[in-house]
Amino acid sequence: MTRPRILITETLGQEGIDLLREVADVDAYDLLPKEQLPEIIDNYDAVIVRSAHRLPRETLIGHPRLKVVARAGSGVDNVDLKTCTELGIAVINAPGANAVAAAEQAFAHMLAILRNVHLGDAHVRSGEWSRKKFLGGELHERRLGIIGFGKVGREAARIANGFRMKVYAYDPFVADEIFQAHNVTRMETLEELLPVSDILTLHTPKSGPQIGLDLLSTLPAGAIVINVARGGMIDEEALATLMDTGHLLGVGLDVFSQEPPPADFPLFRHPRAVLTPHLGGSTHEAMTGVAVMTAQGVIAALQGLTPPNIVNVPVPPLTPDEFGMLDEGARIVGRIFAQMHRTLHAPIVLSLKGPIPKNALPWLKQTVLAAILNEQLADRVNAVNALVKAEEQGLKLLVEERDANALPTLALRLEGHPETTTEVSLENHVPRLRRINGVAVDLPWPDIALMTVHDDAPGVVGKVGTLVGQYGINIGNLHLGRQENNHQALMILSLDQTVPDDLVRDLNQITDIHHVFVF
Ligand SMILES: NC(=O)c1ccc[n+]([C@@H]2O[C@H](COP(=O)([O-])OP(=O)(O)OC[C@H]3O[C@@H](n4cnc5c(N)ncnc54)[C@H](O)[C@@H]3O)[C@@H](O)[C@H]2O)c1
Ligand SMILES: O=C(O)CC[C@@H](O)C(=O)O
Repeated sequence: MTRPRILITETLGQEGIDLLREVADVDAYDLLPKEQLPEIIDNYDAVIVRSAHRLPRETLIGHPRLKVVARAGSGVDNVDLKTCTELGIAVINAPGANAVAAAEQAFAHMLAILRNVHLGDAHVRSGEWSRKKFLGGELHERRLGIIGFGKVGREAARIANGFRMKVYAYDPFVADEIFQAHNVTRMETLEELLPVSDILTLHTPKSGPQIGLDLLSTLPAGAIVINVARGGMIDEEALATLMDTGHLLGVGLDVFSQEPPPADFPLFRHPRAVLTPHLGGSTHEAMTGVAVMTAQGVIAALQGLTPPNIVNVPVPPLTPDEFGMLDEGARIVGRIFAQMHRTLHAPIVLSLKGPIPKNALPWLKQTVLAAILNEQLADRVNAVNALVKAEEQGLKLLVEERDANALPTLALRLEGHPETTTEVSLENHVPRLRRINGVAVDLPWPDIALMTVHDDAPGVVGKVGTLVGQYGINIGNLHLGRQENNHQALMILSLDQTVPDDLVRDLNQITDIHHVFVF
């Protein structure tokens, strides 16, 4: 197999590059000129960007080789997710890997403003020494208002508690217990939060609230506003206006509606606006964490796996063991079922037994659908685009949950046709085939399997064994089963080597054999 090619468009931590180079040929740029990305993207299996590049639809389409797009960071607002999902391109990010760095950056801005760090520094360098010009304020006892109580927002709360601030937060999508656990007072609306925020700090994705002059005017006089999340969500003109009037003491921005900001950026005129060039994730520690998490996700996605940091598949919060087991079981049951039923004219029923967590269902459904459709379509199908492809095919997958106390089992059948059931159980970390096309079997599922459906007559097993031996292929295990209704039998062989096409052709020439399947 040829090694995949990976393009890195902006500086990535060396630890991540080293991991990628173990499995792929990597072209790494400190900053690829923006106009070059669309020209060269066609040559790569995976592309890793940070914040300087955008990946809109027109850059993503028409590159069959491209399988993975990664954002080395948390926000994926510069990637067209919908297009990636439609094309089966896995989108990877590094959630949380730079959350501490971003939260600390917010506090760097707060302290710089409150203690005049940047102004004092310039003052001393100019040869002056006046202390009364730079009387500051303390974080201690000040009220911090956090918008967006996710990974960065919670880190900010932890730091604020250390400074003994009073912490308030607004995030309608987070449970009460999380606020309580962080010693934070929950606010129900922005209208409630802003008037009690001596310092307001924003930590939502770009899809979060837009905050304009009206709302900002409700901040207490002398307030400070910090944005290290995404540019333009807090109206920059409005911030400058409130600095002009003296309503705000300071503004700290790490992100801008246009990066870099234009020469006439309104806050340039205010010395108490502390502005940094999108440095929130730029610490050695965060760069390493982001690079490693991104590289691991890209490598797994290139191998067709579903890493926990894939953005466009609803990965459930399971342990790696639980996840791996269900993932393997879902792929096996889908693949076998689809091979047995090439035309799927009725809805398919996915029947679940045992302790399979509810929050795993959306992902499980997508993984099973992908395994089925992969056997049928020439296009790339994976858990990313399985729903889109299933809809295109008019394929319906119904889910039924049965005995929760049974062994964990995944089964597929055509609705109304129990004789089509393929079932895989997942006990003891080994997927076992329990039923195939309605016939009870019991074998640990091998990496390579050959199955024949033949007349239930003497001599067939011997003929198959001899032929497989003539091809120099070792049989690890052999399993027989009977289809009582039509006097047919099936035989499944676990093999030590892959099955050549010629062997399949020769097996098909044995008169008693009706079908040969290779898994
Ligand atoms: N400056 C940087 O270099 C830097 C570094 C890291 C993260 N970031 C940015 O910081 C932001 C937060 O990152 P994160 O990792 O904490 O993300 P996250 O997904 O963990 O948390 C975001 C939170 O915002 C909440 N939210 C969404 N819409 C909201 C709304 N309308 N009102 C209130 N809350 C809302 C969500 O419920 C979630 O809890 C993102 O925009 C990310 O891109 C910037
Ligand atoms: O350092 C970067 O690339 C920016 C990171 C940040 O914007 C993120 O979303 O994680």
